[in-house]
Amino acid sequence: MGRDRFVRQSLGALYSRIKQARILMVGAGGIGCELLKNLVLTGFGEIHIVDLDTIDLSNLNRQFLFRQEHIKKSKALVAKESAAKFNPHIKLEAYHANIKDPQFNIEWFQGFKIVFNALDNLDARRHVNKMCLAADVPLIESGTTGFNGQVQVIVKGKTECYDCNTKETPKTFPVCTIRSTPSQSIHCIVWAKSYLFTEMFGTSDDEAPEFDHSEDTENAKEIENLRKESQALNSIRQSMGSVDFARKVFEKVYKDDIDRLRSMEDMWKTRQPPAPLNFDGLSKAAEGISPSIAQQDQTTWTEAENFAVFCDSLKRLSSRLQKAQAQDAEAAAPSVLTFDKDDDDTLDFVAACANLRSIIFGIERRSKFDIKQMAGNIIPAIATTNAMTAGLCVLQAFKVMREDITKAKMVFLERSGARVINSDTLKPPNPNCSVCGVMQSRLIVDPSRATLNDLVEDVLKTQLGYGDEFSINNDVGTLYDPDLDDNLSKSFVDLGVKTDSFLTVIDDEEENPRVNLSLSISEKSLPGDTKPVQVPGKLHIARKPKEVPAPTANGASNGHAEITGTKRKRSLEEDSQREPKRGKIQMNFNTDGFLINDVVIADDQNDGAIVIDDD
Ligand SMILES: Nc1ncnc2c1ncn2[C@@H]1O[C@H](COP(=O)(O)OP(=O)(O)OP(=O)(O)O)[C@@H](O)[C@H]1O
Ligand SMILES: [Zn+2]
Repeated sequence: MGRDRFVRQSLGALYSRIKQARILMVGAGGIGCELLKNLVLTGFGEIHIVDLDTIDLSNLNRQFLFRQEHIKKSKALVAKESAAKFNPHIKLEAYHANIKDPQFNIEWFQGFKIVFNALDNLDARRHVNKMCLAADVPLIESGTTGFNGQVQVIVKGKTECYDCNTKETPKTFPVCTIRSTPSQSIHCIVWAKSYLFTEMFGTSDDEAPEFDHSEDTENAKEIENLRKESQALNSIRQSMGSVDFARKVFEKVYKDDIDRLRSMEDMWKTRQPPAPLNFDGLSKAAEGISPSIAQQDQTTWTEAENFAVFCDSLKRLSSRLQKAQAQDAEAAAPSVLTFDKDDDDTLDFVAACANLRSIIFGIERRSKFDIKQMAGNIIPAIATTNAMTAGLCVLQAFKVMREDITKAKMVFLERSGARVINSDTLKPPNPNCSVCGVMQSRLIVDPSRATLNDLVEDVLKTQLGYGDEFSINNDVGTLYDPDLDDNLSKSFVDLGVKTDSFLTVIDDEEENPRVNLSLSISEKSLPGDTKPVQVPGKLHIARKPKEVPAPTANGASNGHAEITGTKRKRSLEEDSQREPKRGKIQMNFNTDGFLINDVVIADDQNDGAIVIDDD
């Protein structure tokens, strides 16, 4: 019996297409490990895996392709080796690299039938989205947070892309809340991590991403005071390693700064004023407390215990930084330390410092374990969510492989609602999306002679009919607009515009402007009697839509029409009354939304395919 008998039976005619498909998986972490196993067992013929990271101890609980002996090895390479054992007939290729590297250019992306994203950050997701749109390759995008998961199918020109909707940005806090008026543990944790730790051991950083400066103008005087405080702290840093270093730091941030804050009576009319701490008193109270208390990460340390961990971790970090700096006499920039939730020295310092500050402001103290979650922005990664999400990715890929995109869905995994798996119809592209609401083309450039003027005059104005009002932009900024013509005589090489980078042309005509034009650069030496900058083929650039319809009340965001009408979601009762159909898999859920059993009835008619009903 062949190892693929059941897969063949399940997939019917689709199986041979899957066997021939060459696919790409980006990210071999939580979702990636599960997904790779599914892809290999499904029988996808050739799978390429890209991941930039190495295996960490904390990955092992859920990234089951990795074992203890693989720690510090490349995720992509180990994932390939482990998964190859599941199905030796599959061709696997692994790259220990960043997907943003230039080797992974548009032509390389064009070599794949489908791309799967199993990433953990916005930046890489956006990049792959853009590359798949440029290469016109379908993308299955996925992500999980805790018990929630999501799978989105993205097909150029047919569905929304990853960037059609604005994404939530990480939470920020007004500087004054963090530095002067904290009211929650998270405020003290952000203070310890992004202010005190960086001032002491990192690059002094008023621009930490957690800080929101939008209210600065209202509090100009206080902001000025805070700057002075930072400068004073910085001069204390110069005495790092001295006997009284801990006292100096402590008295600065837990006594002097607090006394100053306390003296601003207006601030405390409606709030409890902060109470400074006493170094000598705490030194006495902490006598006999072993620094090993820091290993008790599930208990909430007492005030004296926090003090002991503060002194000990300050010593550990100081000696690390001084050792590093002693070695970098020749280096351009002095060594610094950065916070890492998995680095105990940095975490101990942040946990103790945050708790001492909480005590001052009458805020609840937290265990080191809790602080690790909050400081690392960690939402626990749950293996089951990853596994289910990876399964849903493959089910959606079948629809893409059948070239029946109208059946593909946006699928959600949720724990709070009555149903664990919910789906929504895919929406068509947002015409105003700055990524896919654009015309895409290649721009062939002869680097030996092409100038920006060649693009402006020969291609945009003469060939494509642009008027005078347009701009040319890249990642760095604007290269040309009617008021910025200094670059016209410069070559593409001088402007740093290289193969596989992008230029965006924005039409600024008031009347009926064209959609943005995204040009991906390909360098090529062109015959001397031809133009040095060319667009291949004929381009018809559409005009921008006139009006954006307002979002509708039923939640169809961006005012998009849907590819097909939205289906009303079936209620749980309706579901429970449905008979399991022959040849279908039906999942039954209890009222808490947990899967209680699944019924599989095999039907060998119709080329032996079992249709998986995930409507
Ligand atoms: N630009 C990129 N190029 C290639 N791989 C990337 C890129 N950005 C992220 N990744 C990979 O995507 C994977 C995402 O997996 P996951 O979300 O499980 O994160 P993790 O780092 O393994 O775990 P955790 O963040 O929970 O410690 C990681 O293995 C990461 O290395
Ligand atoms: Zn888009």
